[in-house]
Amino acid sequence: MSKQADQPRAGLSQDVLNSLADGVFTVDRDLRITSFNRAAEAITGYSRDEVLGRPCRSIFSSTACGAYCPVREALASGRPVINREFDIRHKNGRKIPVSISASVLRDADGNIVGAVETVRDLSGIGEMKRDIRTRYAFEGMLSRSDKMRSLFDVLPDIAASDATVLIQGESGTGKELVARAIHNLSPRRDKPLVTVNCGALPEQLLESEIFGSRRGAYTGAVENRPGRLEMAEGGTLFLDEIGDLPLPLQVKLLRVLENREYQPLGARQPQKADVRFVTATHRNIARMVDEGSFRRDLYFRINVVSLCLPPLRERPEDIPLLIDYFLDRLNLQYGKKIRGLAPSVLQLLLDYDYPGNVRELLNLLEQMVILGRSGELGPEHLPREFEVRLAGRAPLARSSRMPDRDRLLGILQRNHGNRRKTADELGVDRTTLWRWMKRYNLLHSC
Ligand SMILES: Nc1ncnc2c1ncn2[C@@H]1O[C@H](COP(=O)(O)OP(=O)(O)OP(=O)(O)O)[C@@H](O)[C@H]1O
Repeated sequence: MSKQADQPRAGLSQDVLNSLADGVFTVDRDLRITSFNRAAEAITGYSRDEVLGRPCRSIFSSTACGAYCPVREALASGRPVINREFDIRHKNGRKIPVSISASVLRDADGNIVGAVETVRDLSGIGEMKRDIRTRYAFEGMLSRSDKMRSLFDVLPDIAASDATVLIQGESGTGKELVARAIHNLSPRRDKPLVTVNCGALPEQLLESEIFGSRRGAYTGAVENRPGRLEMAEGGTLFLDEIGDLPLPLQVKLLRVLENREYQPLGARQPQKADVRFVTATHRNIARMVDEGSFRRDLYFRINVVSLCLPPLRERPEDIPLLIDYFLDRLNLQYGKKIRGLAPSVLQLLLDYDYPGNVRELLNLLEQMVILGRSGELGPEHLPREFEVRLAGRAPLARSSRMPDRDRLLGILQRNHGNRRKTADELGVDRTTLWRWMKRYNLLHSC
């Protein structure tokens, strides 16, 4: 290879190139390699002498070669191509995941004379990620927060006991995942885990859904229908949104918890129930007891073991961990190669207060991944509603705690629906108040 080909152009000295941790090489307009730094030698297994003057395609045999070649794209458009993820082949045949960026090189007169490509080896990052994941993962949940980690620590013992559990926490904090973990860690793991959402059905339907019905129990009941309790026999019944259970059904459930037997609708004989109960609610159930909308005796029965999941805004250390985990999952799901978030977007997501908790973070990332292709997700990938939510974000929005629905409604009513006065009284800006009202479906009632 001629000495000339080894001269990096446009002021790139070989010493500077060799000092870089990323692989860097340059090509001329025919895509023949004109310089190759040490990191590129380490990543590809080829020495500089072996590659100089050869078409880069013959060295990299990458998934990027061909229509998606970043160098070709940069040469054609004159614009840089940033962080595209591909696999290249090491000289020994091993596949290596890399992130590639490319931009054109110009001579002193501004003419394009070739391109420079940087190659970052991602295989180490994969291992690091795996280590972090394993360290902070528990039964499909990820967390590095002390509160959550202490909860993970006690879950196996709680699961081993047959005690009834009440899981409390705002919507989207992972209550269902915890219920699942309790079942999976319990001696009942080979029997079914059956879920009932107590807020999803009107009272009568809910009653037959949980307790089942016998033929002739009501008009149209032409056959015996097993209830969820029966389906969960030997296993676990997860009563989600237990705070929404109507009072008459609370009495019925109390009897099951006390006597381990129940009566399906229209049945003459009680039926035995060998079921473990796990319950969850996002409501302040102790207050409901004080207000008389939830039976105190049932509360004591379900509250044998009580777990409380902190909202995401109280464990910001989980946000980057979850982002990373969800991005990998979403990349697989949508066949994308998103590497991460631009620092400005990450900062926004770290500062946000997540009224919808982990579910909201997941939904947000899903919308962004759908809009993106590869490389980093930037502000342009943020969905419009999120920008609207951020628009009025005052510094206090993060620290202010959302009141429960009844308290918010009470303050609004006292202020005759005046949002400015209500926001002032709560110490938040009007956008935060609007968001809370929207969440509680109060926008049209006040
Ligand atoms: N610690 C976590 N690690 C990974 N994923 C999580 C974690 N917490 C929650 N998620 C995910 O967030 C979403 C919401 O979780 P989940 O349904 O368990 O919340 P929830 O508290 O039961 O919500 P709701 O009260 O609205 O029913 C799910 O997709 C769940 O997989």
